Amino acid sequence: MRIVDIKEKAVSIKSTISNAYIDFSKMNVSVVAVVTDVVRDGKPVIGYGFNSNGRYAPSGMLHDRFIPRLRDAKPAELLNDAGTNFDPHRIWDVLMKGEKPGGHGERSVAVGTLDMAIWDAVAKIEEKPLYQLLADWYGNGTPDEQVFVYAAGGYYQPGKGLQELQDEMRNYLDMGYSVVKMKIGGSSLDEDLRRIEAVLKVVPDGGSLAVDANGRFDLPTAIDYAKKLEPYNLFWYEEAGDPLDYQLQNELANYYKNPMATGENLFSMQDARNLIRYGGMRSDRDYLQFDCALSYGLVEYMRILDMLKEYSWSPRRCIPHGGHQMSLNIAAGLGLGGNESYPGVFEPFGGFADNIPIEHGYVKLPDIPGVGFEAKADLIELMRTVAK
Ligand SMILES: O=C([O-])CC(=O)C(=O)O
Ligand SMILES: [Mg+2]
Repeated sequence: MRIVDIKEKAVSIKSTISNAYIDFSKMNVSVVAVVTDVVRDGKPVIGYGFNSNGRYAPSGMLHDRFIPRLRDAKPAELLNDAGTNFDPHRIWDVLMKGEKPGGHGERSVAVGTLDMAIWDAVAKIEEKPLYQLLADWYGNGTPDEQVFVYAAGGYYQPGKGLQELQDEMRNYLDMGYSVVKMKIGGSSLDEDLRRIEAVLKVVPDGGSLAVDANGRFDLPTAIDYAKKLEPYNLFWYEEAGDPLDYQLQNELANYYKNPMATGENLFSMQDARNLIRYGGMRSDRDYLQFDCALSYGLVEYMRILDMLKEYSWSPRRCIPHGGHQMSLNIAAGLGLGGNESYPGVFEPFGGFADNIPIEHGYVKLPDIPGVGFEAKADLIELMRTVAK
């Protein structure tokens, strides 16, 4: 059993949307295809992965370091003891050979992309959906039947006024979502409050709306927003300040009693642990958004879950960033609290299986081997062009 080819291609997901920090006019993602010599259903098993969104395609690192390490490894270094499947944990060690600790930069994105493809292949070789495999290997064998998902959007966009913002949010509710998310911090506090109040007119209540500042605020601004936001009793107040400013997050908790969320830009167990140690996050109400695709993959994400357990955090407090099917599988298989979804943006990478509707804010997963990419027609069509 061996890997016979590894392909990578950068694919554009550019659009006219902006959050408080960046626009997406040049955004792209890496898609990888890991081709194996294992045959299932008469065809070679191919594992696919992509790097979520928000970080650019790590093509250079993949081609210079990580793909060659995988290619040059002896087949036995990549397999489980019995030689019956690839071992994602051993593959992780091969990928990280020669990498010093700390300063996680964006190599974590390159590793996370390959890790996704490896897990997809491993589950396909086992002929199981990944969520079932995770529940079998690491849980009690019974995955969650459905996963809470919320619709992330509400971006700033040229020509988009309050009416268009309301229409967008109404559309998400019509699709079956119960919680929607919008951007803040890209305009003045007064303007953002007008935007929030416009959305509150079309959603059932504050608990149906989350806001995301994308790390834009300094402490005084984060507190000004907190004071205005608190009476709305929102679903959460996300990434108020710089992701690495644990003290800011900690101070903010003194001014905001409702749920906060952060973590999408922390890319390692060690960074996540610093948030838990020093960030003032409250395990009874706050949410953690670490995204495995950006942060060394599921192998590292399991280290994060182990760390959380040590600090008495439930995995149910985790609702990962990224809106991808990989985290959806982890959520169902390892019992997370939910997953992000981008029904309208980052196509064809946003959204889940075709033909599985969102109902009352929950989605079910397709019963096919692997991550489930084959159940999303536009995505798998693109992925297959990378494998060729
Ligand atoms: O705008 C982005 O980069 C995406 C983001 O923060 C989110 O989905 O929470
Ligand atoms: Mg965010």
